[in-house]
Amino acid sequence: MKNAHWQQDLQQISRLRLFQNVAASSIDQLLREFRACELETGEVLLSPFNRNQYLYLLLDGELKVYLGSLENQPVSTLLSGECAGEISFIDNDHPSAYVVASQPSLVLRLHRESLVKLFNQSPQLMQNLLELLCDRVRQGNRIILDSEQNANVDTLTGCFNRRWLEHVFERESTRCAFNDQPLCMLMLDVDHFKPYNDQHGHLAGDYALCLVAHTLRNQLRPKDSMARYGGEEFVILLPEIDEVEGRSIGERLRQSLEQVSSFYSPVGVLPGVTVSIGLAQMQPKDSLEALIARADSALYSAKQQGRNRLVG
Ligand SMILES: Nc1nc2c(ncn2[C@@H]2O[C@H](COP(=O)(O)OP(=O)(O)OP(=O)(O)O)[C@@H](O)[C@H]2O)c(=O)[nH]1
Repeated sequence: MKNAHWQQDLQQISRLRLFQNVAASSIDQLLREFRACELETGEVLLSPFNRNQYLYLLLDGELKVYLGSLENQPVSTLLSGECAGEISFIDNDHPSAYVVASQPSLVLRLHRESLVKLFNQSPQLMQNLLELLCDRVRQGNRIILDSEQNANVDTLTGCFNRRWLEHVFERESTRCAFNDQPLCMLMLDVDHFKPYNDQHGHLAGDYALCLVAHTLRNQLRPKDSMARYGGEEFVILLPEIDEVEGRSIGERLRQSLEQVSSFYSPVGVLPGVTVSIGLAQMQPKDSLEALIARADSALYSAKQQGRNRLVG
C-alpha cells in the first residue's frame, strides 16, 4: 500500500457514511487524523492473519470481502463511501474476513490511536460508526441464513435434501402427534435409471431427475415436504394424511410421471421415466429412521413386483 496524495474534498467527505451529519467544522479537524493510501488490484487490505490497527474509508475503487479463504466466492463488495476494518479497529483483534482491492482503489485510513480523540470530538461520528457496525452484524446474519438455506437445498433439482428432511420431520411429526393427526411418508425411486443413464448419458439422467422433482412438487400442498434423499430417490412427507389417502396421492403422483412419455431438455427430446413408490404411515413414537425403513421396505416390494407401482 502506497501513501497517496489526496486533495481534501469536503463535499466528497461529507457524503461518506461515517461523516454523515458531522458538522463541517469538525470534519476539517477530524481529517487531520486520516492518511490517504493507494491500493493496486489484488492487494490484500485486511487478512485474518494480520492484526489490523486501522479503519479504512473507501474513496474510490472497489473492495471485495471473503470469508474463510480467498478461494471462496466473495460475500460482499464495498463501493466508494463504505468502510472496512471497523470491527478489528475497535476490538483490536484480527479481522474476521479478507478484504481485497478488486480495482485500483483510494482509501483514507485512520489509526486506532485516534479513536479516543474522535470520540471526544464528534459523538455524531461515533454514532455513525455504531450504525456501520450494526449493518455488519445484520449482513453477517443474512450470510448465515443464506448458507444455512443452501446447505439444505440440492443444487441439481432445487429440492430440499436429506439434512433438511431430518429437521422438517422433527417439526411435522411432533405437530401431527400433538394434534392426533396421521402422517404418511412416500419413498420414490426412479426405475431402471442406470440403463437410462447408460443409453442417453448422465446429463440426460440429470434432466430426468429435474423432471421428476418438478412434476412431483407441482402436485403437492404447501404443507407437504419433498426432499431428494439420494441419487435417484425422493422422500415426500404428507402431514395429516393417513394410509388410505396417502395411497391415492402416491398413485396420482406415479401416474403423472407415467403419462410423460417424452419431454424437452437442453440435450434434446428425452423419454420420460417411471417411479416405484413405497408408502408408510407414522406409528406412535416412530423415529425418522424407523419410518424410512418401513417405506424403503415397501419400495423394495414395489421394485420386486415389477416397478412403476406403489406398495404400502
Ligand atoms: N444422471 C444422474 N444419475 C444419477 C444421479 N444419482 C444417481 N444416479 C444414477 O442412478 C443409477 C441408479 O441405479 P440403480 O440403483 O442400479 O438402480 P436402477 O437402474 O434405477 O434400477 P431399479 O432402481 O432397480 O429400477 C446409478 O447408475 C447412478 O449412477 C444423478 O444425480 N444424476
